[in-house]
Amino acid sequence: MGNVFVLDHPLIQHKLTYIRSKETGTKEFRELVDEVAMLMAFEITRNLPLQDKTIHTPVVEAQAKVLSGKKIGLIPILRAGLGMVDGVLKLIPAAKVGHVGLYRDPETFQPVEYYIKLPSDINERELIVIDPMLATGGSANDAIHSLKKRGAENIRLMCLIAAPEGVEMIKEEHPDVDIYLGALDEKLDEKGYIVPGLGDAGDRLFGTK
Ligand SMILES: O=P(O)(O)OC[C@H]1O[C@H](OP(=O)(O)OP(=O)(O)O)[C@H](O)[C@@H]1O
Ligand SMILES: O=c1cc[nH]c(=O)[nH]1
Ligand SMILES: [Mg+2]
Repeated sequence: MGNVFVLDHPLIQHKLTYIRSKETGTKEFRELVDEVAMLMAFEITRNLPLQDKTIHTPVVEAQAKVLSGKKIGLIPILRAGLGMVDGVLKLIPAAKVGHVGLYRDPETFQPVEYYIKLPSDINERELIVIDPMLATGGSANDAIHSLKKRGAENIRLMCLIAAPEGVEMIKEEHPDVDIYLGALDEKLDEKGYIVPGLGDAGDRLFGTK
């Protein structure tokens, strides 16, 4: 079964509080999402493999460590996932980025896929699917199925805020996928919004309604 990690670092929790607040405007919201994405990437990359490297310090020859060059792919779910990409790229600048365009039908809550463009070697990459919100789980579930259908084998999911319903769906449908969250909230309301949540992530990032 996939693991669920709630990254409760104080800096992440502090910034999430301001992301949630309805007093926070578009500019600050974007900046905070970018910062939290970077902090989450720091935690998510904790287990990246290292290899030995011989170097010369000004004093002696020494055995040191460098990243072993594992190939990584970031897969933001459009639109809202875009708000987290730059933050993650600050720590993993060589990652390739694929895009999955999905919106959730407001009546049925079913995901509708409208775009997909992926690196050609996704089967060799460790993929991180990125979306601020995991609500019913329909969008992330659909995106992960799309990636697997195209050969992806190694997938993790990273979200700012999740509802228990979304976590359950991913655990059931994709027991191989680890889930990294900034917070696990209480529930969904009748419109499928996460409670307490942050409202509509895409609208708050891009200033639409
Ligand atoms: O878990 P679910 O119930 O599927 O809901 C979560 C999805 O809803 C939001 O996207 P939205 O449909 O608002 O599209 P947008 O990013 O273009 O605003 C969010 O960014 C997720 O992709
Ligand atoms: O709370 C929610 C649920 C789905 N999508 C969002 O942007 N917010
Ligand atoms: Mg939206």
